[in-house]
Amino acid sequence: MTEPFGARLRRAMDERGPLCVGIDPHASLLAEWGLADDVAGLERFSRTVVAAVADRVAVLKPQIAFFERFGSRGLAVLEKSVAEARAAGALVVMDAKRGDIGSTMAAYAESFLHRDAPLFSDALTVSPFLGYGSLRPAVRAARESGAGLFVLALTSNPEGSEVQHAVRSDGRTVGATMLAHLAAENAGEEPLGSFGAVVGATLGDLSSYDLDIGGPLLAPGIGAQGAAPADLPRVFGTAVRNVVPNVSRGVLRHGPDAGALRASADRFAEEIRAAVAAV
Ligand SMILES: O=c1ccn([C@@H]2O[C@H](COP(=O)(O)O)[C@@H](O)[C@H]2O)c(=O)[nH]1
Repeated sequence: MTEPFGARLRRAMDERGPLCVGIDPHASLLAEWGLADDVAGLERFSRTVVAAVADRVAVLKPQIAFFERFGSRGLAVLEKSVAEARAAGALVVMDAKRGDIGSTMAAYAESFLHRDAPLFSDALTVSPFLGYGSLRPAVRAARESGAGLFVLALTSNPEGSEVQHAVRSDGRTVGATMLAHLAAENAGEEPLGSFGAVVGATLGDLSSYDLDIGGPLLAPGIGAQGAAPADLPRVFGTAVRNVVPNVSRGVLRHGPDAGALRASADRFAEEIRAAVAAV
């Protein structure tokens, strides 16, 4: 039986620090790296990032949209990058934000969470806005394969609040309801549950939310979106110890030199370590 994602993530965070580096091959970054906006450029970019940091960060998070742009050949590059990242010891969170109903959700789960799937990943981002219960097939698949989920709860973008801060008839916000579902999913799991939430590092003080869900909190928004490692304690309070801070463009803009990418990841990792240690 495979060790659950939450336990593997806890160990990786303890050994390597919690930083998650994104693999987001924006067209503008390909240009800045002197690469063509084609499949060869995509492959060079993605493999460079993996080679530079997969042996030192806990998590790599490819953003599937930037690979899908190139159709099946882009997805082939993604498959290779996932395999290389995992072989180097990083956990891979596939940022695909999948969300659908019933058998369609089950098919998405099969694509990313079944061990023999070409794009099998340690965890997958999913959208609960068709109702948390619609994610049940993904929860089941993750449990079966020892993978994890990161459920969008309080996203880093300003537009997210019109849905996520909306107050339900029971007085709870939609975001708080997602966090409560995840806390129930993780109940009794030690040292960390496998069902995480996406909670933006850009959101300011979140003390009105119960972030203690017994699972990880994936926190995008550091770097290009304006948040900094030093913000983490203010945003997350004591839950900061379960936070996986994501930086994509903030690291990637230092490429294509592998040493410069590594140095940038190391700087973010050190700033995060110092911020978390202060709590
Ligand atoms: O709430 C969310 C959920 C996901 N993301 C994704 O994270 C990265 C952030 O990239 P940066 O370059 O560090 O801004 C990107 O893939 C987003 O799709 C997010 O930003 N916010």
